[in-house]
Amino acid sequence: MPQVLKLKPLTKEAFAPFGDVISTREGDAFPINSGTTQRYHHLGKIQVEGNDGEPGISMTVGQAFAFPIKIAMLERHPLGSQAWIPTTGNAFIAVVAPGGANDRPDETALQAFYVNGDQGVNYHAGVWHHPLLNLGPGGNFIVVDRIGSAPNCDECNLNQVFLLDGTFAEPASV
Ligand SMILES: NC(=O)N[C@@H](O)C(=O)O
Ligand code: NI
Repeated sequence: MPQVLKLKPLTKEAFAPFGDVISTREGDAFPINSGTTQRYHHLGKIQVEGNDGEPGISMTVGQAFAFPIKIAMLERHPLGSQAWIPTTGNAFIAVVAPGGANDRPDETALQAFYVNGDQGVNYHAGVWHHPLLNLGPGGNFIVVDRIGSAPNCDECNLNQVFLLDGTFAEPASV
């Protein structure tokens, strides 16, 4: 029976080892445009390494996943960060792990964050994460990541399969 991976609410602090949280929920804003607009400044760090890379803005439309969801692999982008910002208010799951032995993810420290539709995430360069797990409805995302010809996606099959059943480690406070 695969090990159940319980969900955790996404907070800047909890996600800090893996990247940034893009949200107006936690953060200071300052007024711009004669006070007509609040700016939540520099919420994430765009990282682009290597000679031919440049930061780019893309959009995706992700299919909706339903629980239970199997987690059997992770990937990382060694040459750049990757931000996922929902534009249709859809929640998604960010599964991440720290680096472990033999240049693989540390599966014993796998974490799954429930990302509300008013939050986005920015995975820092080299952070192990699962490809998009959009929960729908509507799966439109803005993606900000490295554009370039150099290979920038390492994939790793995990030694065991984990299962997201939609339950939270603590009572949901999302
Ligand atoms: N390849 C791509 O654009 N997406 C993946 O990197 C992902 O994290 O979903
Ligand atoms: Ni990715």
